[in-house]
Order: sequence, then structure tokens, then C-alpha cells
Amino acid sequence: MKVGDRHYRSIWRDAQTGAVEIIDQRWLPHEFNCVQLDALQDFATAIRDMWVRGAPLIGATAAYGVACQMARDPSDAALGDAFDTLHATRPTAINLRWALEDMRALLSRQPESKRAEAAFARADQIADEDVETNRLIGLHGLEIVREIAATKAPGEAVNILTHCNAGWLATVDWGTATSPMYHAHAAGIPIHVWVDETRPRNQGAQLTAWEMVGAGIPHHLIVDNAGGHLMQHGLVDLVITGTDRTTASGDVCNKIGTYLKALAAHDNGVPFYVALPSSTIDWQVHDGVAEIPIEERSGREVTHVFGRGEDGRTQFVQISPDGTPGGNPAFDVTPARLVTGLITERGVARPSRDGLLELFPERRNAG
Ligand SMILES: CSC[C@H]1O[C@H](OP(=O)(O)O)[C@H](O)[C@@H]1O
Repeated sequence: MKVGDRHYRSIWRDAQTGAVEIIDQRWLPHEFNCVQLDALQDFATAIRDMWVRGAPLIGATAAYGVACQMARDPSDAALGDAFDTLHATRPTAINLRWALEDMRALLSRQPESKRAEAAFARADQIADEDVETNRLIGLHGLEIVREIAATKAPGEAVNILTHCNAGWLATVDWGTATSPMYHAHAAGIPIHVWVDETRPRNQGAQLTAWEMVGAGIPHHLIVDNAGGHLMQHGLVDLVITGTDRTTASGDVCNKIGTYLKALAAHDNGVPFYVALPSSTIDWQVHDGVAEIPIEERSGREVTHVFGRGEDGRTQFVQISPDGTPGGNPAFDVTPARLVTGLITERGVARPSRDGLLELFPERRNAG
């Protein structure tokens, strides 16, 4: 997406040096810092500490991490170390495992002399495929927004609520939940976005709001607990979120709090859509609540918040007593019965095994 007068992806290779660079998202919206990742531990730290985050972006970053490792040491041992080190960073987003398994399968078949070149080519391809996939998700999601717009008074905005950041900052570009918003805005359909702040890391307040400002899309930042009230009062026409892992039966694992939004949407008859690339579907898992590992992050993320102080410095400040520990499950699972549809690059699937197999028939025997 454009930032100022330049087009950015969330991860890219420097055209001159080939070095891998990212936007360090921890400091947004107050500071726009780009950093180079080189050593394997650079990539592991960037994923674990959420310099980059979002399932597709985590997968693409891991792919480039393997490539940089191959450039340093193309041995089987180094390949295995890259897989194990990066796989251990975050347990929930399926794209991390998918990308690492893809790279390992490719590189295991390559002679060591060709591994670095093959790895960077595949990592570039994963990144490029993510951009196109998310663009297509946006086109399919656009039709949902267009249908709702047709029911509104001329010029009246479609009110969309989104949770966390499933924007271009969570992917290589376009985003998943935000891609329909960008396409609708570009098509001249009036939209307004309710941006959930999304405690504890405030990806909505820090990242989605920043994206909305950059795109010129009307929006309001709201506390996580306001969504149900807004739905009760007819102020939400549509909910669109992202996902970190969706099961073969349509259960959706996403940022903590998504399940509560889905319950409120169901109770108020508000359509609840999830936007995802097929790389985020775990075809081996059918019961999301029972089977998807939920990342437990540091309690410090709950007891402290990041922001810009009156002195203009960006910093963490403590909001709770010294003796209060934080509990911090980072994701929850929304059962398929609460999901209206899954917006994929191939179209909108009913949230069920049959619904997904209609769009992805090649997966019929995938466990
Ligand atoms: C397009 S995936 C976005 C997904 O990832 C976020 O989690 P995190 O910021 O912890 O990586 C959140 O669940 C978003 O919906």
C-alpha cells in the first residue's frame, strides 16, 4: 500500500542488495521504522516479538528466513535448524507451518549449491502469490459490500466492523479483511469502518486505524466491548475479520475477542464474514476449539500498553498494580455455526467441509 509517495509491501527484498526488509510494526503508528533481517535469529525474533505479525506475513517472513539461512549455510543441518527455530516462534497461525514445510520439501530436493537461489525464488513467489490472493479476496468481498450498499439510502455508508488487524500489514499486501474495504472504497461505495482497538496489543488502534487513515477510509476507533452495543442499535451492517487458522469444517481461529463479536453478530442478525487465503485453512483439523493450539503470550502485554507519552516518547506504560499478573490467551475459536461465509481467493464458501470442498475440490482426500 502507499505510504506517503511510495508503495510498500510489509516485507520485501532491497532491489540493489537483495537484503530482506520489513516494517517493524511495533512502533506504528507513531514511528515508521524499516529494518533489515539477515540472521536466522533476526527472523525468529521478528516473528516471536511481533515486529511482523498476521498469518500470511508470518509465513512469508519465515520463507525468507529459510532463504537467508540457506545463503549462509545450505547444509541439511542448517535447513533443519531453520525449520525448528522458526516453527517454534508462534504456534497458532497455520501459514508458518505451511510455509516452512513448503520450503523444506522444495529444498530437500535441491543440491546444496542451488538451495539459496531456489529458496529466495520460492520466498519471492510466496510473497507474490499472497499479494494476488488477497487482491482476489478483495474482489469477492467487494460484491458482499456492494449488495449491502444497494439496501442503503443513496450515499449512506456501509458500516463495517473489523477486529484486530487483518490488513496489508498482516499480509504481504492488500490484507484479507481490509481488501474488500480497499476495493469498495476504490469503487466509490461509501463505507465506514468501526475499528476494534483489540487489546492487549492494540493491533486495531495502532495498525488498522493507521491503514484507514492512509487509505482515506472513514472510520472510528472503538473499545473492544462496544461492538455488541453498536450492533444492537443497527450501526453495524457487516463484520469482516481475518483468521490465523480455519479448520476444514469452517471453525475460525482468530485474535482473542473475535468469538465474542461473532456471538453479538449472531444475536443481532449481522452478517459475520471471515476473509482468508486458502493457505490459512488447516485441512487436517475439524474441531477448532479442541484442536487448534492457542498461543499464550506474556502477561506484560496485558498489564502494560504501548503509546506515545506527553513527552512525545513512544513507550510502554504500566496500567495495573505491581502485584497483578496478566492472563493473555492470544486467540479464540469461533464455531462455524456463527460464521456467515468464508471469503477466499476462489469465492465465498459456506463455513462447512462441503462448502470449502466446493471451492477446493482437490482437497477432498486431504484428511
Ligand atoms: C490476515 S491474518 C491476521 C490475523 O493475525 C492477527 O494475529 P497477530 O496480530 O497476533 O499475528 C489477528 O488474529 C488477525 O486477524
